[in-house]
Amino acid sequence: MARVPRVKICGITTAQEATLAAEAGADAIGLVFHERSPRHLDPDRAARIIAATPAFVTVVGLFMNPERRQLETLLQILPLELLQFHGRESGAFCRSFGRRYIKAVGMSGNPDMDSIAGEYGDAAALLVDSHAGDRDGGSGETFDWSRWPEVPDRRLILAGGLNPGNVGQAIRELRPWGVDVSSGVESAPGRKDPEKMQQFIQEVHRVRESH
Ligand SMILES: O=C(O)c1ccccc1NCC(=O)[C@H](O)[C@H](O)COP(=O)(O)O
Repeated sequence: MARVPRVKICGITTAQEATLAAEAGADAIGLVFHERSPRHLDPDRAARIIAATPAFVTVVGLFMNPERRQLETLLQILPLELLQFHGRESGAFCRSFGRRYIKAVGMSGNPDMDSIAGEYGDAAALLVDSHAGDRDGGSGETFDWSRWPEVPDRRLILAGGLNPGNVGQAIRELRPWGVDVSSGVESAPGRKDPEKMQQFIQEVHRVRESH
């Protein structure tokens, strides 16, 4: 029987969205701390969302080239279980916070996956994202899936432009370890749509049933 990919719903902005994502079956939710994102959260709001998130749903904090001291301060007040880095952070920087981390890899350029796999050898996963245009995440655009990298022994999460209409095909073609979605389950930037979240997760599970 085919394994069901893990699902992360990213860019959660309210406690209600976190609850709905968990009820729909999300394995993880993402909280964005990049100030230029429409999904950006301040620490108080993030704390309310984390408090509403049930056990067995992982809370992931997203960062873009964060200042070390700011991130250290945030980690003293927020119980973020996984960190996700979307910028030019080195492997040494990512691992220096003593938390598990995910490193995002943008497919808008021509990433050298061998050297990335080496530099971020202890990452919990690599998130392969489109980074379309000048967006370092949350672009809502897919990349050319024929460029999906082969990285032996590494867990790869597919992101970028996924939605309930294309996630099934993506899983069948690429067999990612996990899928990550933000814009594709929104009614407007920064507003998650409960029905779209449900449909997305149902589609992920449908792939297993069809095998
Ligand atoms: O979501 C954002 O606004 C964002 C901004 C800057 C860096 C990362 C950001 N999001 C990261 C994510 O994990 C998204 O879920 C991922 O890029 C996919 O987004 P989408 O194409 O909208 O599904």
